[in-house]
Amino acid sequence: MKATTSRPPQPTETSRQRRSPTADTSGLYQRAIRDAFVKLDPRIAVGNPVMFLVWVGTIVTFLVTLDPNLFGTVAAEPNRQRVLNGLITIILFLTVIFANFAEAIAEGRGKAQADTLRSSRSDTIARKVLPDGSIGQVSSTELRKGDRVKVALGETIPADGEVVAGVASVDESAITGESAPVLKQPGTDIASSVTGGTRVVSDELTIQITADPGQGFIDRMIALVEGAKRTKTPNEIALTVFLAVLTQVFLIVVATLSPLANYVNTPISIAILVALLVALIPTTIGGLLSAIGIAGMNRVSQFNVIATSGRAVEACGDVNTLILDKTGTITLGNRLADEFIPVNGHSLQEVAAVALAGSLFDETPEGKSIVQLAEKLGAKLDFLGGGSIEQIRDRAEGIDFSARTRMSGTDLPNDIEIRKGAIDAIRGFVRSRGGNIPDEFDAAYERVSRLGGTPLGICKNGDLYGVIYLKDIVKPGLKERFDQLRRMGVRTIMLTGDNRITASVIAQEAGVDDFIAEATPEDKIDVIKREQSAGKLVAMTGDGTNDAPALAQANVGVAMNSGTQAAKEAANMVDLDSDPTKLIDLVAIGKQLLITRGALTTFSIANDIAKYFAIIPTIFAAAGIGALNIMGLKNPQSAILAALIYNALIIPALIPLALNGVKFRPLTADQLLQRNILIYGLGGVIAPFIAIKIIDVLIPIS
Ligand SMILES: Nc1ncnc2c1ncn2[C@@H]1O[C@H](COP(=O)(O)OP(=O)(O)OP(=O)(O)O)[C@@H](O)[C@H]1O
Ligand SMILES: [K+]
Ligand SMILES: [Mg+2]
Repeated sequence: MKATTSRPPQPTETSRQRRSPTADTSGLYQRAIRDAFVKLDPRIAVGNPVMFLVWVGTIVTFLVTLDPNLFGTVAAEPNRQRVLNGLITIILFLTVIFANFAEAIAEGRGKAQADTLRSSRSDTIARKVLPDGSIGQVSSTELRKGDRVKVALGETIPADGEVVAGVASVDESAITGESAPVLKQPGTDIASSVTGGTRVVSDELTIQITADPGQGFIDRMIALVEGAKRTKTPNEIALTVFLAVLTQVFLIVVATLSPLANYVNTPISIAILVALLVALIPTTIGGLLSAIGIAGMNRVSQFNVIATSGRAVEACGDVNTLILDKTGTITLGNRLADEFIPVNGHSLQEVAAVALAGSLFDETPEGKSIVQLAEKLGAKLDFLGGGSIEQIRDRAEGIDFSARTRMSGTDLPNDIEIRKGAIDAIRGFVRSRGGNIPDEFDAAYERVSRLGGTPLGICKNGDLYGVIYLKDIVKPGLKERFDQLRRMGVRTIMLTGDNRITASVIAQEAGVDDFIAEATPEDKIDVIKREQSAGKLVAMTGDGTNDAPALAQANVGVAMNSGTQAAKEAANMVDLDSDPTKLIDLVAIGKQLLITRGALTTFSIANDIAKYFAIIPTIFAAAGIGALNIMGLKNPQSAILAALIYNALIIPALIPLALNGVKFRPLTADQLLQRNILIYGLGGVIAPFIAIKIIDVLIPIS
């Protein structure tokens, strides 16, 4: 995408290089120029009330160019009138074209990216698993939700889905631009979701399709970057209404000017009235408003984030609180069992054996890693009455892990209940079975927690066996990024189902402002609701199925691309890099969008003051109110043309600013507001005085 911007996207000084697929930008300008004319179609033009009025004005001035006396006799020198009206017509027409071009070029950048994406997604032949278990060849467009397909080494995954069998690495560079392959395997959470259009680069996967044709991730991405589904955001609608009202006020002012002028015996020609109207209405922001919004969405995708609505992008600019889950978001999340710590006089072998028995049905990566470690230590299941693992499995029943109970385990004959899970959950279970918690248990889990690991308690009924150490690593570079969020006025809160000590160690290492430990999915929603009822705008970053409700509740929900399909569907943004600090860039983009819109609105309205002083005196100059001509412009005709030329040229001059956004610094909203009122308000008054004076001197009209 970099090639399409005159300067790289720059919301924050430390923002990292994004690697979204590069777009082909050749023909971008030709297409935008063509589209600028297509948008003259009144059915399209009417969508922008301010510019539509300019377009209507252009037609009116064109008519009085053909016949200056069309709306009543004014012309003392018809030919001189004709030339002036003709010049006004040309300038007004260019004003409309410039505004259309601004929108077209913003859309064009998205379209170029969409074309690149589309070329990465071609119809493939899929190997579908048929009801009788055999394999049939079908086109990828025939696949429906619930179908199962097999995808082997070198083949393209035909549609979005969840891995149900097999382990393989997948090259996701088609969507993320990241060339390192990602390991995919079935499981309850991360690493099982795959995206259509990506390629299997080792082994074979069986995939259950989760999206109907045309509804996949890449399809949605294309629709979004193309702007096909772009609807105006509430802020944008409010501003459009405000601008339309302002336009109406000026329309009335200009209309009442005519009888007034007649009264003082200086009739004003219709072309001059139109010119005055166009100069006064907020054409600068009216012409650039939609380009600013589209550019905001584009900027988000340049940061490798897919946003499903412009509203979410804007909301990012107002976020006060960021809630992050720990595992998989702040930490890398591939928690693997590293050590068994026995308590209660049990031997290492005994702990390993009970841990193995308690994980026989656990399909989570954590569970599988416990089985691996136990087998490595040579754990035997003799205490379960003999037989092979298969036979034991047949006699037993798996208790699945849930984020609510924070435990999992195995029930066996003779009322043997093996449980492993979060420390407080296991404590509660042991006590409920009449067991005791020895002090050495606390010492063991605290040691693991201080290392930032996740300790799991393991017990057989009321007998506590020990602690399983699940190792996890904090993603690098988080601290500086969270510092930056703090400077923007965003508070970060980490939420985790883990115990307090682990939570506080990880919270400290990552540099979040606050944390909540031992949280259930319900707690996650409650925390968000509590913040929201205190008037805060909340963003949530998460990856798991258990995060989905919270992602939906938050004002801005950002799902990690490594996360589950459920999380991605509940969120209104997906981060292809699975980077929890990406919100910094999103906040910057959102703020930049709001500031850019505010700055250009301020600038546009401030401009009118200067244009007013340029034009009004000239109109009444003949009536002997020449003292009003404080700008000392040459003559009425030159003054009007200078004001209109400035009014037209300021639109293309501001296109780069509208597309790239005004410079953003991590400051609070109030500081930014003050800064921008000073620059764009004051600058907006001064700039046109100077520019109009220069143009007046340059144009050869006497
Ligand atoms: N397979 C499992 N079997 C038993 N207990 C588990 C298992 N996986 C996790 N746990 C325990 O349940 C707790 C909650 O797990 P969960 O993955 O919901 O939240 P988390 O570890 O806080 O991650 P996150 O921060 O992403 O919410 C974990 O901290 C751990 O103590
Ligand atoms: K204007
Ligand atoms: Mg998680």
